[in-house]
Amino acid sequence: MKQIVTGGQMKLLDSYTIEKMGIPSLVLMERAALSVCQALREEEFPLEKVLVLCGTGNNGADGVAVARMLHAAGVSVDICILGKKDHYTEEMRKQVDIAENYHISFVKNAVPVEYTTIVDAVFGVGLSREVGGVYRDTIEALNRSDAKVMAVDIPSGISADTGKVLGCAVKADVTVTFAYEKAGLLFYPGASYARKIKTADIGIYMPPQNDFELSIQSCEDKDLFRIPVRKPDGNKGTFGKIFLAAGSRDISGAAYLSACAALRTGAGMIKVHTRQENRQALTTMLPEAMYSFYDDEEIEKEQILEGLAWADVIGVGPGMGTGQQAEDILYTILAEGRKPLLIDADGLNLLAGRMEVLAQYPAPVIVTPHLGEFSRISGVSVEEWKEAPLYLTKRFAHKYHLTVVCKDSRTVISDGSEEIFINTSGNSGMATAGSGDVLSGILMGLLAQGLSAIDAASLGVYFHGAAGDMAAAQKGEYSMIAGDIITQTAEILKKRGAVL
Ligand SMILES: NC(=O)C1=CN([C@@H]2O[C@H](COP(=O)(O)OP(=O)(O)OC[C@H]3O[C@@H](n4cnc5c(N)ncnc54)[C@H](O)[C@@H]3O)[C@@H](O)[C@H]2O)[C@@H](O)CC1
Ligand SMILES: Nc1ncnc2c1ncn2[C@@H]1O[C@H](COP(=O)(O)OP(=O)(O)O)[C@@H](O)[C@H]1O
Ligand SMILES: [K+]
Repeated sequence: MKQIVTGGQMKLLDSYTIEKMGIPSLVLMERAALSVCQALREEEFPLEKVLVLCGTGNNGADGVAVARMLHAAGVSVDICILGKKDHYTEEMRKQVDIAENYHISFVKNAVPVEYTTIVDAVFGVGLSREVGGVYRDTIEALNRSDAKVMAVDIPSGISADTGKVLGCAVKADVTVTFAYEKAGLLFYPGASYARKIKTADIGIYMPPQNDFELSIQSCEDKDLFRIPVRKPDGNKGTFGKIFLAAGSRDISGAAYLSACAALRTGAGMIKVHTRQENRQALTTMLPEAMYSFYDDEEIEKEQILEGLAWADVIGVGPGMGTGQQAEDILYTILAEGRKPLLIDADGLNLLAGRMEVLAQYPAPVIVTPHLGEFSRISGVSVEEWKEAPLYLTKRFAHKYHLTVVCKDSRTVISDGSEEIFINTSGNSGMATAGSGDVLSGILMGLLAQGLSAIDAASLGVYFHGAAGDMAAAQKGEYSMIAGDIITQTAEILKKRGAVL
């Protein structure tokens, strides 16, 4: 698990390290600049003629220190400072004084096309408003040049909290970020502007007790080893029984993908409750599942109650439609279910405006809305969510006591506690019909094998994206389809099994 921070949190950590731990600011800065110089070499930047573009804050001060180190190593380097001298921070003033002692070249109006490498040290985590004026003109000229661009801490113009472009932003080839990745480097479009991210340890201290409102985490490959170990003497019951209400008249694809993904993730048994018309298609495509069917007349409440009593995990929603029957099934489950419940897709659309009905549910609930569905059930518009994705997801999860998986190119997962997750696996090939159904199946499969709601959700989303990345490597982002993600879950679990 990787710790991620907001811009504000990073500033608090900087101050704590300097003021409470006593490491001088300039020492941190020296390490920051050294790590940038090292990355320039490692990434084989063309250092024939280097421009370091600096702002007046400490990001600019980092830049001046980088220029000094390059100069000392014999590189031809110019420093261009945007902004007024009287806005310099104390560190910036000091760095400029040192650079002047070394007789480094300062230029007033840099012409980006004249350089082979540009180091962007205009704004870091201190960016606080839209970029305009000379800053904007210079950044736009930089983006038009062919120079290779290294961003210091974060590409200037990107919000460290949301990844939004504030007016305009530097398009980097490599970003060296200090201590922890900033949330804005993970969310799009920030992630595209940062391109390759390298995280440098510069000696920042994380106090064991902090009063952050959010502790932001991001799963990594090694977290996949938290998927429960298979018990060698286990039976079908050991690995969990799932009751899934899914599909509607002649719509069986979502039910199939979800049920198949749950079984492929390792669940012991699944029973799908669906419309009579899907009998032939589903029993042919997935004979491994059990089924109960209903027709035009009624939803077969007895069968639902039987399924709920039998199951360890309950799922509702994929491809179910929003008609009266779907509503009756959902409300029967909400009234009678006693086990962890996952609600997806149409199940969520049916809940819009009535979320408070979930308050009485006696076991954990996971909801998996994409942003459109999230907007419908929360009343938060997509634009609003993009302004504060972490805060708004947490607030919603907390309000309704849910584990929320807010699906997007960077899915955010929260159970309302201070720990919140941003997912970084996956690719645009997953924007294909049915990949959300595969996710719901994976999450049910992990719940069935005993993971808590938040572990199943955070790990399952990463697992789903990792399988999607393997599917893209095989079939390409254009051609991969949801079934390919299921195939690759098997490959990942095979590797997990092999390590035991
Ligand atoms: N000692 C420290 O505090 C350390 C700071 N570090 C660096 O310092 C950076 C943070 O430094 P600062 O907090 O000084 O902030 P920045 O250097 O990111 O920028 C803040 C400055 O830019 C101005 N500004 C903000 N938005 C603007 C806009 N749209 N147009 C024009 N001016 C704008 C602010 O008024 C302020 O003067 C980090 O990103 C990192 O690069 C690192 O060297 C590690 C140590
Ligand atoms: N560009 C992307 N990068 C990473 N993951 C993506 C991207 N686009 C979609 N996804 C993932 O694919 C899934 C799509 O789910 P959903 O929108 O419910 O699709 P469907 O309803 O067609 O099954 C989500 O898990 C989402 O996070
Ligand atoms: K920068």
